[in-house]
Amino acid sequence: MSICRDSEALNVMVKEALHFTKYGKVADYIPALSDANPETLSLAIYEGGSTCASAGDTQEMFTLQSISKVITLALALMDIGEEGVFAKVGKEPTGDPFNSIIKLETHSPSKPLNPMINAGALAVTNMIQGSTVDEKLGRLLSFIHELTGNTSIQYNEKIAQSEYDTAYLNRSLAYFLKQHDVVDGNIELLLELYTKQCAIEVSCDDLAKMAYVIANEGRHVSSERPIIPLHIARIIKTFMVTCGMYNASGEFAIKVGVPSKSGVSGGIMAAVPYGPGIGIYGPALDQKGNSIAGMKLLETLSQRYNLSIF
Ligand SMILES: NC(=O)CC[C@H](N)C(=O)O
Repeated sequence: MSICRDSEALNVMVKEALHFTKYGKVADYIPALSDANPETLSLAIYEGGSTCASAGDTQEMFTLQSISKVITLALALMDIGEEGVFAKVGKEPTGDPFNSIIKLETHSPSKPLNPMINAGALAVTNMIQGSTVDEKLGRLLSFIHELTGNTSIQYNEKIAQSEYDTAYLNRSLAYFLKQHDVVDGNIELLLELYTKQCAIEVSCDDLAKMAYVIANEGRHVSSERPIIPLHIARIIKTFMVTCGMYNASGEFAIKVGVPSKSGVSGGIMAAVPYGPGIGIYGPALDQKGNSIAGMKLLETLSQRYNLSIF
């Protein structure tokens, strides 16, 4: 049965996964994120045409956080090409937490191992073309508007400011990278852009639509023209598999097997190649910073609909 024609079963799966929220905790190292309700879980699935939504409030807004790293990587690759991007950031998973600094010092040269950890994402954000923070952010937002078809998407000022005011670790990473010529320019402006990028607010519906484009060769169902070139869609899907769930990516590949990216707000964007785009929001996180009920839900979905790519 097509996943979208099975809405009763989807509702049951969401209800069952909801029980797992009690084992997780909302992120609070960004103070404004601690306001989220840990007991929610919502799911949207997009197969082209209209969204087939399941339980939960699929219109509830949350911030992209690390999910934005996938989008900025696509934009940077489109802006400056593979050679330029991978001169400054590697292609290998780390096995360390997303905000770890350790490998920057122990590896030589001091290049972040991949674009999905914070150090790598800061380097990628630094590559977005434009002469001011506003111009760069404007280009990123237009790209997201195109991917989702939703031109009302903006960033949440309160959450951006809250992260900017407390981003001591990300500041350390960025200054370290500047010392080693991985990033250039004004680091405070880079932090401003990065925290605004992470605070871009979407719904599950929007996530499912972005995932659909990534899953389907960079095209919308109706679009002749790719929004993301095919080879770039392939690169970002590969990073989603190898590094998308931080240092839980290996186990997730075994249990779920769908290219996915999570964020500490509790969002997960999952792209089933040549299949549906899936958006999940469940802010209670496990110890590695992934939505605890969201991961459980994806595991059930993958088993029931045979979604694993492996
Ligand atoms: N894992 C995440 O979602 C991290 C994003 C967050 N804005 C940070 O840099 O810490």
